[in-house]
Amino acid sequence: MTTQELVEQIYKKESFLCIGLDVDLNKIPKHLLEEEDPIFEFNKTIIDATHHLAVGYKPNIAFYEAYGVKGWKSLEKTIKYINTHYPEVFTIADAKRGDIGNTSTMYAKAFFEDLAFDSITVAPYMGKDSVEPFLAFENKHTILLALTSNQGAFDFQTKDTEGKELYKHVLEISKTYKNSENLMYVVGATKAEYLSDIREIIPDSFLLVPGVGAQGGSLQEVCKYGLNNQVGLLINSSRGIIYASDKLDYAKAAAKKALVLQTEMKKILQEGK
Ligand SMILES: O=c1ccn([C@@H]2O[C@H](COP(=O)(O)O)[C@@H](O)[C@H]2O)c(=O)[nH]1
Repeated sequence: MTTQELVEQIYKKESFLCIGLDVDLNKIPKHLLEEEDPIFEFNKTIIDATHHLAVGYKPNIAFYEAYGVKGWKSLEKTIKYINTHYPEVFTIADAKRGDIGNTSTMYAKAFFEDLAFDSITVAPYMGKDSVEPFLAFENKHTILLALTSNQGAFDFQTKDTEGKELYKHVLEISKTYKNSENLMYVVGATKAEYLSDIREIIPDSFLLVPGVGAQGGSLQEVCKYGLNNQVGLLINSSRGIIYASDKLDYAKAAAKKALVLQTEMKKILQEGK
């Protein structure tokens, strides 16, 4: 999917919501455990109930790898289901990969070609030759971890390094990479106060913003400093939406939570016009 197509979807749905599909078998409704593939059944029902309110879905790959081959099959079925039934939706493999060049190429093939995701999250720590193999794929997006939502972000990312915080080096240096137009960045909603500095360095890039909901980040704060003239934000909520209920009504409850965020987003978009 091109960035332009993503922007069109945002205005069409009046939403920049991304729903995280972080499926934990201990948290989904018990009756689903009798199904042959509980993870896929759960995802399918959530997607069917929320696709009109969200522009993206983000399965976190750890939640599938944790269940071995079965989990990987559920992931494969989920991405195929989205791509077949809702091809307008932007898909993110939250895999946080990145390695020496030939290995990164294999990661990129796995997620962009075999699974056909639109994007993947990548750790910047190994530098240019670990990131550029992902950027080589046309109309695919590499979402670089810039300033993450967790407390540990302060261990390295905000440390002063040659006169500026390390995450600023990540933003500035990655802009010089080949095919850098395919870059997006992860910035945690819990780090909203950094967004005006971030926007000075990367005014036009899309940001994937996790941390609204269960981690306590504020949509309003993120939008105040993070919006750009193409919206430029994908706000992710996982647990806050998909685990709204553990009863039979779970999909309806998830849609209700998604609607609350989408309604706020719609208002923000209308105010920005
Ligand atoms: O900085 C980061 C990067 C990734 N994540 C991931 O996003 C979701 C957030 O889930 P919630 O349940 O909405 O808290 C999850 O998959 C994380 O691994 C992040 O939180 N922060």
